[in-house]
Amino acid sequence: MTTEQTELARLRERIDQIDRQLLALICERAKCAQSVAEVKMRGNSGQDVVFYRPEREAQVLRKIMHENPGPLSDEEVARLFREVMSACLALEAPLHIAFLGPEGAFTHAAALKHFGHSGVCLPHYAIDEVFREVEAGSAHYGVVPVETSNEGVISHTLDVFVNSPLLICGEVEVRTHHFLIAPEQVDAADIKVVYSLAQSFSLCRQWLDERWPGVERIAVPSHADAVKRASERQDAAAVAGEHCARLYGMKVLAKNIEDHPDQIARYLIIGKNSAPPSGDDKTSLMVTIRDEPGALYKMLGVFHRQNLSLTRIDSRPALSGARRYHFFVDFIGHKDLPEVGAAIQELSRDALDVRCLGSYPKGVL
Ligand SMILES: C=C(O[C@@H]1C=C(C(=O)O)C=C[C@H]1O)C(=O)O
Repeated sequence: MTTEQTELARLRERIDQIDRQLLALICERAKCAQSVAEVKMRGNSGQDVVFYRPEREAQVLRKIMHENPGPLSDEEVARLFREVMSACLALEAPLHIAFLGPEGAFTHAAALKHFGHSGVCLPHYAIDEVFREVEAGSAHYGVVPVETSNEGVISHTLDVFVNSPLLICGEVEVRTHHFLIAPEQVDAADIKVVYSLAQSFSLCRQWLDERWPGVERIAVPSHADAVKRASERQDAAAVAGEHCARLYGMKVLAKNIEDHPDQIARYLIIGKNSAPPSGDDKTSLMVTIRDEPGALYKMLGVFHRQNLSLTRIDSRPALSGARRYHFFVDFIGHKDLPEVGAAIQELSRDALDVRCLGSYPKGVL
């Protein structure tokens, strides 16, 4: 054996040893999670046990990222542990997650990023359908978009909250990278047509104009549709999200082709329960106020006095009754904090209605 071969054999033996240790530790962790499930069942006499603990999962991931010695990036180690937790939780009770489909959409990527691959993710074709599935108990949790790079705030999601009892128990952000992809057998030089969502074409317009000027662009209803259409031809490509490209095993012709990279979309996790404090949380309120001079100024004054930092504010006209607005306000802090309680109390004095839509851990990954 050459010295390199000896060195390689030695390193591989060490890797095998480590894998054996990792396997034993992962199995031990899984057994611990099973015991946690038993304790939770005993505590609730088996009734309505909530196995999934978003605040605990956020704490586990934050600790891992904080203690990560490298060389793997914080995001990479957290992603690995995300999957370990997902598998452990599936032993307690496999989660059913409804998301705004179709499969391959960015919302699907958000669901997998948040819950890992051991949950059962089911696509639905309208935002209110996702809410209905969770309300009816057919899914434990739902994932809906609230802000995307191409459409801004998703007002439909906000409108559905007005009449839904569901609460926000998490948030997740996804980088909306777009890939130019094609079926394996298609040669880049033969491409005459590109399929995608109209919004994705506008996000990648400059890039497509410069690199593929003569190629026809055909808008279809989803990235999955674009991939399907491209697969049926020998001269077509698709522009789709990174997750969609991987899901359908397409050949990647170019990565991150969006004109403004680092675009981020934000998704909400909805369920029947809010989350206890994780140490780094957000709260979402829906404040309904009369449309009169100074009303918004007064409302914002409350957050200023309580020293609460707002991260978003959106308004929607109330459908039931003129001259009323729902303000959707997100800020840093959990509803159990005294200053948040004081703000809610103070807001309730002037507003027509104040509803807490939930407190939840700030997105970790
Ligand atoms: C193990 C628990 O249950 C679930 C699984 C977790 C894990 O694998 O670390 C964390 C939180 C819960 O979603 C727990 O509550 O600690």
